[in-house]
Amino acid sequence: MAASAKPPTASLSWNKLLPSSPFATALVSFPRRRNRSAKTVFVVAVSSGAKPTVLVAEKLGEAGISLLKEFANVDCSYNLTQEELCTKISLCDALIVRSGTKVTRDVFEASSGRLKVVGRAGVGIDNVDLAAATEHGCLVVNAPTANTIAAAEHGIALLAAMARNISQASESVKAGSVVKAFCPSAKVKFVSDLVYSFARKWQRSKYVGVSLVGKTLAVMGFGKVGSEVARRAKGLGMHVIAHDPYAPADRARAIGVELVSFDEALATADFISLHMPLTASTSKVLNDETFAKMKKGVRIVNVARGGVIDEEALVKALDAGIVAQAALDVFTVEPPPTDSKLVSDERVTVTPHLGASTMEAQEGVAIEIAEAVVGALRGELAATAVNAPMVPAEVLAELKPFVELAEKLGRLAVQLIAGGSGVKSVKVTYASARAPDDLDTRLLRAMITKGLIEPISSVFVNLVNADFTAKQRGLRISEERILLDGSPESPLEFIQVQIANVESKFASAISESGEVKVEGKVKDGVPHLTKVGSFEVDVSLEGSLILCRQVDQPGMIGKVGSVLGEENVNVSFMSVGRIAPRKQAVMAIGVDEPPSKDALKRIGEIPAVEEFVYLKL
Ligand SMILES: NC(=O)C1=CN([C@@H]2O[C@H](COP(=O)(O)OP(=O)(O)OC[C@H]3O[C@@H](n4cnc5c(N)ncnc54)[C@H](O)[C@@H]3O)[C@@H](O)[C@H]2O)C=CC1
Ligand SMILES: O=C(O)C(=O)COP(=O)(O)O
Repeated sequence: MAASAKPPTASLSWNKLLPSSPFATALVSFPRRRNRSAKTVFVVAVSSGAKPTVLVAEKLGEAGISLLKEFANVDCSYNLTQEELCTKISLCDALIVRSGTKVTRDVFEASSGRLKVVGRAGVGIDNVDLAAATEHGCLVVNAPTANTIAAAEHGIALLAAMARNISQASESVKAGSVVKAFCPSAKVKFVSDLVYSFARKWQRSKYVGVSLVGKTLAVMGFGKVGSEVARRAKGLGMHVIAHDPYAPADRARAIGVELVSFDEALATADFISLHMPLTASTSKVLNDETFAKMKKGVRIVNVARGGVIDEEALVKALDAGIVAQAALDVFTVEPPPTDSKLVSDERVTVTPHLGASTMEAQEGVAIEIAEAVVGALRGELAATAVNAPMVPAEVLAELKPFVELAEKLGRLAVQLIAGGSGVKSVKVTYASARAPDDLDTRLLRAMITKGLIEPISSVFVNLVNADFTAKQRGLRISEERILLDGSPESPLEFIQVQIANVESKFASAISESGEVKVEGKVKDGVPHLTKVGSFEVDVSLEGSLILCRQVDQPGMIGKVGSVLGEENVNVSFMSVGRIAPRKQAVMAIGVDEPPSKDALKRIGEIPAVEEFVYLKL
C-alpha cells in the first residue's frame, strides 16, 4: 500500500496560544487547509454568528466602540456594582475598563472560564487582579502609550498651578466674601430679614507663589510619563533629576536628566513628581520615614497612583511644615472620603483623576484598547499583553510552525506514558544555530506544556496560564539549548521532549537513557516527528498516528496497510525506522480517521507486530 500524497496542513490559529472563545470554537471546527489563512477562516467563523461579546464597563471613546462593534456584540454598561459586574461577566468574552472598575478574583471566578480578555483602557493595571487573571487563562492587555502626553501635561499643569496657588486663588475670587449684612427694616426677626452685600476677594499677598525656574525637580519613575514631565520641566528652566532603578542611563542623559538614588532625590528636591506604577514595592513609598528625609518646604505632585503615598503621613508632613504644598490627581480611595483631611487642606490642590482625560488621549486610548482586545479575541498575540509574553509579529511568523510542532510533541510524549505514572519532570532540548538570546522559547515552552497537560486533564492551557498551570501540577519543565554550527536561517533545527521517571505504554519510545523521548523538525513549514525513543522515523504530524514496533521483515507495511484499508482508514503518511536490517523496526503511520477498536485489535494480532500504540495529535 502506498502512502497517500501529503494532506493539507492545518493552519495554526493563534487562538490556540491565547484564550479560546466562541469564535475560536468555530475556527477549530472548520476544516483547515494549507492555503487558507487564519484570516479567511475567521471570516467564516464570524458569518456563522458566533460573535464574541465585549462588556465595556467604563466610558470609552466612540472610535473604540465603533471598532469593537465591527467584530463583536458590545454591551456598554457603566457604573455597575461589583455584584452586577459579576452577574454580567459570565456572558462576556472580553471586558474593557478604565481605572474606576476593580476586576477582582471574584470577577474571574464568576465568569466561569468565558472571560478571555480584559482590556485596561489606560496604563495602570493595579485595579486588575493579574494573578487571578493568569490563573484563569485570561489575557490582560492595556493601552500604554496613548495617554502618556496627557498625563505628563497634567503633571506639569498641577506643578505650575500648585506653585502659583491657581486653584486656591481662583476659588477665593469666585467665592468672594460678605462685607456687610444689614436690615432694611427696624426689627430683625429672622436671618432672612438681613440683606447681604458681597465683594470680590482680591487676596494678592495671600497667594504669592514660588517660582519654578532654577528649582530642582525630582521625577520618581522615569518611564513614559516621567520622561515627558522631565522634558517639559527642563523647558521651564528647572534642574531635573530622576530616580528609577530600571531606567536606562542613556535615555536620561539624552534629556539632560541625572539619575540619582532614592535618598538623594528626596534630600535635594524642591519639587517631587511621582510617576511610578503602584506595585507591592512602591506602595506607600512616601511615608513618615521618607518624608523625614525631604528638604523642608518640598512640594509634591502625584499623577501616578494614590497608593504610592501614605496619605496620613502626608497630612502629618504638611502639618509639620516638611511639605509646603501638594497637588494630587490620584487617591488611595477614589473618590476620596468626604472627611478627607488632604482634600480639605487649602495647601493641597486636587483633581478627580484627570491625568488621562483629554479629548485626544481618550480617543487614542479607545482605539488602542479596542484594537488590542479585538486582536486578542481573534487569537493574535497582543503587543500590549500584561500577563503573557509579548512577541513581535516577525518573530511570531517565523516561530509559527515550531509552535505547532512543540504542542504536538508534548501531546505525543504524554500519550506515550503508561497510565498511572505521573509526569513530573520534562526536559525540552532546542537545537538551533541561533544564539540563545536570539531565540525566544517562552511560546514553545507554553505550547509543549499545553500539549502535555491537555490530553490528560480538563484544564485549558494557553500562553497566559501555561507556566502557572505547570507549576500548580508540580510539572517541572527544564530547557536546554544545543548550539549548532551553520547558518541560523531557520530558528530551530529540532525540538526534543523527554519525560523522565515514567513507564511507557510503547516501550520503544524509551531512549537508551531511560526517558520517553520524541523529537521533531519542521520540513517545508510542516511539523514532522523524526524520532521516537532511539528509532528514526519521519512522519508529518497531522490527524492521528499509529506507532508499531515489529520485526523488520518484508510485507509488514502491506499487512498493516490492508487492515486499515479494509476499515476505510486513509493513511496520510508512513515511515519505517529500524536499528538494523531484519532486527526491530518502528513504523509510524499517519491516519486521517481514527481507526475502530476492531482495526487496532487486528493490527495487534499481526504476528510480527510486537507492540503498537494509537495517538491523537
Ligand atoms: N493620573 C492618570 O490619569 C494617569 C496615571 N498614570 C500612571 O502613571 C504612572 C506611570 O505611567 P507610565 O509612565 O506610562 O508607565 P511606565 O511603565 O512607562 O513608567 C513607570 C516607570 O516607573 C519605574 N519604576 C518602577 N518601580 C519604581 C520604583 N520603585 N522607583 C522608581 N521608579 C520605579 C519603572 O522602571 C518605569 O520606568 C503609572 O502609575 C500610571 O498608572 C498614567 C497615565 C494617566
Ligand atoms: O492610564 C492610567 O493609568 C490612568 O490612570 C488613567 O485612568 P483612567 O483611564 O482615566 O481612569
